Amino acid sequence: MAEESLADALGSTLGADLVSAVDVPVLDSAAMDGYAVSGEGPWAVLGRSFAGHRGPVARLRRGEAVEIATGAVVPDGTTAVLPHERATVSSGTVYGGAEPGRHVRRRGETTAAGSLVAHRGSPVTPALLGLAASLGLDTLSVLRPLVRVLVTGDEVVRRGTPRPGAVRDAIGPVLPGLAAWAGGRCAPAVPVADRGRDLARELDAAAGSDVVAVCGSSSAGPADHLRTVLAELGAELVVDGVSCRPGHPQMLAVLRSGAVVVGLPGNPGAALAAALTLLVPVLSGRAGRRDPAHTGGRARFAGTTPPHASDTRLVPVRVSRNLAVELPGSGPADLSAAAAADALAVLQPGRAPGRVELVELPR
Ligand SMILES: Nc1nc2c(c(=O)[nH]1)N[C@H]1C(S)=C(S)[C@@H](COP(=O)(O)OP(=O)(O)OC[C@H]3O[C@@H](n4cnc5c(N)ncnc54)[C@H](O)[C@@H]3O)O[C@H]1N2
Ligand code: MOO
Repeated sequence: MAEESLADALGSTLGADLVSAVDVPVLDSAAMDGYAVSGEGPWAVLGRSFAGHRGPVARLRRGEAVEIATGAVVPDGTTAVLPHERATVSSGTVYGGAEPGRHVRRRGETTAAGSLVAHRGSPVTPALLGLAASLGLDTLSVLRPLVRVLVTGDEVVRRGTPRPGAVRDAIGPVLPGLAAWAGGRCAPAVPVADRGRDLARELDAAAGSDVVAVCGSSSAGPADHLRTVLAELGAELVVDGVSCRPGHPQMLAVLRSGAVVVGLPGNPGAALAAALTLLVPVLSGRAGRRDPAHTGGRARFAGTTPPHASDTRLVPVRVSRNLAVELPGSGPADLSAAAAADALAVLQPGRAPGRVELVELPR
């Protein structure tokens, strides 16, 4: 848990119940521009009271009034505020009908000191920041798990048009948005060469974070060192492949430090599927909030991709009313469909897809 300024806390998760230490308003105040009055009218107007300034009198007696602005503290003895629209003024006297108690915000009426205003686990939204400020807070105790991103591959470049044989990193740019959506945040991605000892060094350096996302190196090739290195580091392999297309080589392990390593396949479409399957649930769980990808939404599948014989298939779809319409361009290395999709439709193995589960994508 960390203490973050209100300016920084947006998108994090409340790490502790938010309990007001103060009454809001802190004193009885006017809820309308008009006249603070005492008792029955007419009332003699004693002066003006502006929000943030001391008024002309501390106490009103029956038959007295002060002109008052919304938000200004009402003098003791105020029985109502008479709005300008309902008041007539003549020669320093105000006339009108003021219902007792009307348009006065009583001390603590909005929020009483000691009241619970937001639960631990609530997402820190713009409105929650305003609420915290209204209670006089400058910082919040928040959860925001940190993801270190390691991008493996000698062929992977991070800027410009790749030369022949090279490929532009298309996974690193996906992860910060996914992590933020799940209540976490990514440190800037670190490139790692296809050498076991380089990967071991970077994994070790990242072991103090909550989660490490390793992009690529998840498969069985000569340059795929992740499994070997995890074994050398004494990590516990919890998920070693998922029966899912794309994304089957994905994995999840726990380092001795407790950091969770999520192995994302190198093909970007597969990495996205794996990030939704493993990274987002781990992060939202660590942040103490709901998994935004797995909300239980369902729709009727409208597409031509057949189910896989033995694995679950994840197909990018645009969801319209009750229909999940398959989008073109969804190979494991292709993000065109996913870029336009609302969700991935879950096609169960060997079964004609009817109403299917949806794995949501951030929009
Ligand atoms: N013998 C087998 N080979 C492969 C299998 C298998 O089961 N047995 N699975 C295939 C599948 S499916 C995938 S997905 C990939 C996973 O490979 P890795 O995670 O080991 O990743 P790499 O081999 O490094 O790269 C695969 C592919 O993706 C490109 N790549 C890598 N990183 C990035 C990146 N950050 N941005 C864009 N593209 C990236 C890389 O150049 C390769 O083309 O393994 C299959 N092979
Ligand atoms: O993870 Mo691979 O197809 O599953 O690209």
